[in-house]
Amino acid sequence: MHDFIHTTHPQRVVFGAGSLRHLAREIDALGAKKALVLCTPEQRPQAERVAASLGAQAAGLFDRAVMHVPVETAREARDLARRLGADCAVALGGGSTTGLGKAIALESGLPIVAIPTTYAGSEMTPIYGLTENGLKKTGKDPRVLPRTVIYDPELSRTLPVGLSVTSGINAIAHAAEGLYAQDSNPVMDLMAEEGIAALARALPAIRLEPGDLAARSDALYGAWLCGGVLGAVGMALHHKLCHTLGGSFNLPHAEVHTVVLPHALAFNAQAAPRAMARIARALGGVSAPAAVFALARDNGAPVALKDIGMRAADLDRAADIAVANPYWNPRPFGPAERDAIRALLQRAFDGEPPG
Ligand SMILES: NC(=O)C1=CN([C@@H]2O[C@H](COP(=O)(O)OP(=O)(O)OC[C@H]3O[C@@H](n4cnc5c(N)ncnc54)[C@H](OP(=O)(O)O)[C@@H]3O)[C@@H](O)[C@H]2O)C=CC1
Ligand SMILES: O=C(O)/C=C\C(=O)CC(=O)O
Repeated sequence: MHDFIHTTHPQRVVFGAGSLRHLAREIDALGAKKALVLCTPEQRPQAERVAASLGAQAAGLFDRAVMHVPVETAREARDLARRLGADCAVALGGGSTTGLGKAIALESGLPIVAIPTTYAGSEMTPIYGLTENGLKKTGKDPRVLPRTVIYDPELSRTLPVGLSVTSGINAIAHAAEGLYAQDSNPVMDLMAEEGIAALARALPAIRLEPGDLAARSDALYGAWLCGGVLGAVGMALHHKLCHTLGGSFNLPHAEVHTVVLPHALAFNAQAAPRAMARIARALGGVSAPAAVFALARDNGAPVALKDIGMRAADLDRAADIAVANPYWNPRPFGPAERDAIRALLQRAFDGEPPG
């Protein structure tokens, strides 16, 4: 028997190879006249081409997006937008650049057009993150939700294979946790399963041929669906562990998701059997944790925290932080489960298959 609440976010999605060409039209549709284009330093050449294509619709370019949105960077970008008279921002890049756009929108209310070039999914969520004095805080605010998202798979063809696989598994993690979220619903379940299946098809194909446009399109379609799930339902143990490891130990975002997901699913397996069955089916496997582990390993992604910068000496502290302030999870993980979480982290550290 169904019993749920679902909030639909007001967003426009333009999807398709070459859809970047519609950017000027989409800025017009927002009633905006001058866009500040945001990017990372490395993506500046691409962002310059985008700004040039906008002509007088481009107010300027800010190229200092970095992971986890330091407040100082957000302030600089916001000040620049004000000085230039920008009335919208175009975020061209991965979750870091989208996050910068969100930080601008949070205070200024400027509408954001997101053009994602990774599979992180931030463009579909009202979740923002800001880092101050080394501490990352996250929150939810409808103002930060990009008003328009342009998904152009052409742009992700240059995303290196390694990052494509880990970023794709970051997206899968959103959907996997969505399937056992406290506030999940049947529509999100459909999106989650379809999103996981699309990424499971796409990632091996991208590894074989990074420029395969059909596979890139499938991956971006999966990322859209998985991001939509994250935007609509709550996160659980897996995201908590990743935020702890990324936030307090500075581990790389997509890689940390890739290593931790099989272990978080194994921890939750008995408490969420229906979700596990759907994840396994979407991945074409028998066991959800084992299928995610195999997807990562077989496509050359890291499977051990020790290989992505974690120190063994920090595992105890990571377990303490994770259980001190737990998110809701189908199997509770407060201080009483500290030893089980510590054991989970040890397996992830060593790169063992999920228990
Ligand atoms: N609020 C939310 O809902 C969510 C937020 N996030 C946040 O987003 C951040 C992570 O996002 P993620 O996308 O993984 O990382 P980034 O946005 O940092 O992108 C990673 C790197 O990918 C490279 N890159 C991106 N696109 C391309 C491309 N098309 N071709 C070549 N290289 C490319 C860039 O590398 P280089 O610099 O070498 O060019 C970039 O620095 C984290 O801060 C995370 O917390 C993630 C998911 C959801
Ligand atoms: O940290 C944020 O910016 C907010 C959410 C996420 O990063 C989601 C994730 O862990 O991929």
